[in-house]
Amino acid sequence: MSYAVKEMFLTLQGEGVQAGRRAVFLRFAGCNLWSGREQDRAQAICRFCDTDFVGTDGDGGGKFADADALADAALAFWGAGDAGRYIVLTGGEPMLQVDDALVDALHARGFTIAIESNGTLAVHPGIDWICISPKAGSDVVQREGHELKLVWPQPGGGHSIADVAAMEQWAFAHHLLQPLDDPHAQDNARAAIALVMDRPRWRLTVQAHKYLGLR
Ligand SMILES: C[S@@+](CC[C@H](N)C(=O)[O-])C[C@H]1O[C@@H](n2cnc3c(N)ncnc32)[C@H](O)[C@@H]1O
Ligand SMILES: Nc1nc2[nH]cc(C(=O)O)c2c(=O)[nH]1
Ligand code: SF4
Ligand SMILES: [Mg+2]
Repeated sequence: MSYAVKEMFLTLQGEGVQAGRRAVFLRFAGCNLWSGREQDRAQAICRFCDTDFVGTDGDGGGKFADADALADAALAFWGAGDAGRYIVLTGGEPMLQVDDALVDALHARGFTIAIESNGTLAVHPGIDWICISPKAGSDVVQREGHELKLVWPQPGGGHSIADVAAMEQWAFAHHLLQPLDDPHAQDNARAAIALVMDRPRWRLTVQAHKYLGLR
């Protein structure tokens, strides 16, 4: 299979339990919850996306003919040294494109593979670290993994407290709340903090890369 990649870069994971970790980010093009076009945002299932995932024109992006070509490019971004190789598959929605061949090719190069997914498609069983970020109005089929990262609050009739309580029963090792990044970021952070104070099952995570000038 060929792969459509928006961009690839080396940075630190900014979010979640693995925050601070050196990581290659592989951002796939395309998502099943929004076209990525601004004129479609108001009608999309997911309306708060902070990411451009349209096309293959970003740094390190392109069409990759096969899994070996893509995994070789990822390894080139990691650079020298075989210790701690870590890659985050994101997008867009990575599970639209991740397959056996890519998982095998990345593992063959010594990568530990993490994924950031909206959970509407079952995550590939070979992935080593599963982060699911549910979106109100979508059907989350992937209800187990390492971290559940809920953006809070979700605008426009998004998740209710009853939804939050239901998610506490899902089989994740960590339950995280990530303040929505929009023009009301400070209010959103306060709302997320208040929810953690009410429901200590959850922990706050912030998008550290946005404060640190990282990608
Ligand atoms: C751009 S998404 C790509 C992966 C996948 N489609 C998903 O939604 O999980 C990466 C992460 O950014 C989060 N995110 C997107 N827009 C956000 C925003 N405006 N504020 C906070 N987090 C956001 C998503 O919920 C997800 O956890
Ligand atoms: N540094 C950094 N950390 C991230 N964690 C999740 C991201 C994503 O867009 O999936 C992301 C991102 O775009 N940059
Ligand atoms: S599901 Fe993920 S990539 Fe798709 S629009 Fe929402 S946040 Fe963006
Ligand atoms: Mg991001």
